[in-house]
Amino acid sequence: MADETTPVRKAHQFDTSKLAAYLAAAAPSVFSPTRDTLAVRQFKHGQSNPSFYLTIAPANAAGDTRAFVLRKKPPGKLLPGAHAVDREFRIISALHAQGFPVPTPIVYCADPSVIGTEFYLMQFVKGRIFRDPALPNVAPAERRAIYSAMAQTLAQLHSIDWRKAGLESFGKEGNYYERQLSTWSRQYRASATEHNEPMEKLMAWLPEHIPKDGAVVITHGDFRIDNMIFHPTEPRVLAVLDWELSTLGHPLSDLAYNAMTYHIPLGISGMPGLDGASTVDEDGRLSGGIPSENDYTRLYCQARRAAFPVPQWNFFVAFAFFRSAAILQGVYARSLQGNASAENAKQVGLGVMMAAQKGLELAHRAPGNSSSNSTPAPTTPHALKPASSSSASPNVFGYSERTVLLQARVTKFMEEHVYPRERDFFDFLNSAPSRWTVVPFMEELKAKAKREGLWNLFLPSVSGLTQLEYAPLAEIMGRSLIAPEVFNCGAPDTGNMEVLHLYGTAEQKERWLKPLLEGTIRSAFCMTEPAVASSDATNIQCTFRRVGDEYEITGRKWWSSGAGDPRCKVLIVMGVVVDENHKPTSTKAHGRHSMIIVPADAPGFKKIRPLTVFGYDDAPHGHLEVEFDHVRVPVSNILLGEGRGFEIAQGRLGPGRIHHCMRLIGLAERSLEVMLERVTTRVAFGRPLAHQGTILKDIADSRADIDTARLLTLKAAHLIDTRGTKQAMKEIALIKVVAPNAALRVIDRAIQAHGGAGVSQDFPLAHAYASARTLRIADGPDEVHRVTIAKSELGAFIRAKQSKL
Ligand SMILES: Cc1cc2nc3c(=O)[nH]c(=O)nc-3n(C[C@H](O)[C@H](O)[C@H](O)COP(=O)(O)OP(=O)(O)OC[C@H]3O[C@@H](n4cnc5c(N)ncnc54)[C@H](O)[C@@H]3O)c2cc1C
Repeated sequence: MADETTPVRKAHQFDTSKLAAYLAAAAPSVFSPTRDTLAVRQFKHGQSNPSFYLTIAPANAAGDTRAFVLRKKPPGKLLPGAHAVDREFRIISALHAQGFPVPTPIVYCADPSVIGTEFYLMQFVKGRIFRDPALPNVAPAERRAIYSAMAQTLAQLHSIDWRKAGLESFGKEGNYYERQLSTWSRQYRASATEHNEPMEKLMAWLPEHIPKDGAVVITHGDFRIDNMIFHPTEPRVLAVLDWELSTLGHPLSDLAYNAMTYHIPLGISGMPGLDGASTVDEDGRLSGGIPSENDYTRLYCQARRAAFPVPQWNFFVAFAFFRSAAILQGVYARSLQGNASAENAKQVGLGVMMAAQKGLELAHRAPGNSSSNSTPAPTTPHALKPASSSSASPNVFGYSERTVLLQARVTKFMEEHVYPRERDFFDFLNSAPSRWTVVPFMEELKAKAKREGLWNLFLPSVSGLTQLEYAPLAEIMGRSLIAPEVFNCGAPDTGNMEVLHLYGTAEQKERWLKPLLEGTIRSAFCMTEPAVASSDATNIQCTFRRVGDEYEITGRKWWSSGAGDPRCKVLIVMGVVVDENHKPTSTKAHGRHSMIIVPADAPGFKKIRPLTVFGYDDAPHGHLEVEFDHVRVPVSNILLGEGRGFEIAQGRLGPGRIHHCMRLIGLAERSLEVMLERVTTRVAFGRPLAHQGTILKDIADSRADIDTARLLTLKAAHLIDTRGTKQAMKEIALIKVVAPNAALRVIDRAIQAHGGAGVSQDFPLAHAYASARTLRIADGPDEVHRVTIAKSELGAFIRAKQSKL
């Protein structure tokens, strides 16, 4: 017990001799001053009503020490109706009489003169309390049994005839959700500190969707696994604790509140959840024995003989999140006024946002959704296994809770919607009359990702995420070649949106940025030219000649990624502004070039041919050779101004390169997983490949490669966030060299471990390799970035040397 209790905190101390005297009179069988001694400690885990651990031992050491729990109101001025320990004692007494597992009630004292406030005493129940719903130190078989016992216990509570139990006046009957909505909306508004859009939407949605069913049962109000004491060795509930919020209400309010845990990500401190542990086996159980949400609600419904699947299940869980958000908002507002640490207050504030967002997500799912829809079994039509959430960028640096939450949500989305469609995507294109066509289900997936708020996460001004926060999300998206588009986070659109966002006029933004952000059009970026070494962009020759209030664009480009997509409606083109004699208007190497917006339907724009990368055409987006044959656009299409092309290129490429690198790390991580699967199941020379020393070395080297690349990439992201892109140029160049090379080594080892299969179309490794290989060239070849790194090192060295002279 020592680790659960602490000496009584100063603010909660009371006169134990007065307590002893009271108990001697009111509960003589429990305490006798001539026979016993009394010791008091306080429980660390504070519910809002402070709880104390009482041990009563025979003074002469003959006989057993008995343990009790005392619950009292907190000291100080309290809100009327709050901390009603008399209600707690009443409900525990009534339930105990019905044989429901609660601690045996001993005595209730209404007299505040004894220990300062009302209190009650109950027996201490010895057993296990699980603080983490993932049950980390429990065997898988027992985990299921524990969840089953929890569902049975809740069903037992809800099956009690509350009238017979003498609880008619314990709460109001009927209209439970109407009343709750009105109370919590009022409380929320009274404590709101800022506008919370998801909460507003949720508050508008819930009253419109209240289910007709008006069942009334005894509700616990805070039914969570850590409010239960389980038998020390058996999966059996010995007691349900903390009845402070109990009342008469709707049975599904408790079940849905309990099921919120399935929607809260794993690993959030203070709010542990199960989301992200959602690898479901063929029986619909989460890996590790814990039943899925669907399975768990079924266990409850079976025990209550209630309808399953639960109609309008999402309403109930959405409401539970709404209520939690409203409660947390109150705590948040108080923590801002009080002396809670800034970090604590921030965490609670994030909790409000997360709860509201989760609630809204559930509300947005199709009306009438049942729990059977909430955790579909994954399908793995591709040769690759779905992502293991454990391999997502590990939280070594303490990512923000928002990032952790988004990591879990993006991973879940990938597992449920993206990996299962990868093969369909390529099959569709292989059998379509033209490969330059839209894959229809991509638009559905995009709409789904948008609805779930997993959209445009790359753009800080839209998502509110820093580069460091976005980096681990890009990594997850990078695991699949088709994923970035689904989340509207794919190149070259991301870079082009950055450019329009940073440098576009209001009109340019309205016409092009808006539909790009909406995902209704796509774009291309045209810098590289076949005729010149474009790694040195000062060589770019395409010309922009001013003719009246238009520019005439003439030039040939290639590797214009995305230009093959029928949805590509706009191109950002780099060129040199020339006068009527076709002479550059500026002679400055880095001041001659400009960028201009060209609509893809402008007369004179021609698609010459798609290029292939090791035979892959990357349809339907492609990498095209294109021609601008005296294309005319209005002068207002120039971006930022004549001669400012390099300025724009720098602004565009910094974050873009980080995103490429993070996606590559995801691709490498997934390739390593594929390799691990292969080498543990394929036998050569009498033993699995994994037993060969060279394979072990390859695995170790791959892990080292991935982790090194990730750490450097996160460092670059952090520097962009804290010092700006310009100050992070060396680190950006560094990762642009390290990440593609590391990913290539990892993919190459995975290919080698697969033998012939590795280079075939049966595994995605060959395609992954081809894709990663281009990133040693695209966005600047390795050599150019090495020059940047080396010059920076030399510069720093020389400056340091000079400063010592
Ligand atoms: C799949 C793919 C997609 C692409 N997408 C786009 C796109 O959307 N838009 C776009 O504009 N471009 C795109 N590119 C083009 C890419 O950015 C260029 O290929 C790259 O910048 C190199 O230019 P280059 O091909 O003209 O090579 P060159 O400039 O001819 O260079 C050839 C080689 O010379 C070497 N080299 C160059 N400079 C140095 C140096 N200082 N020291 C030592 N060696 C050096 C390097 O090994 C380099 O690879 C893409 C390329 C690929 C492969």
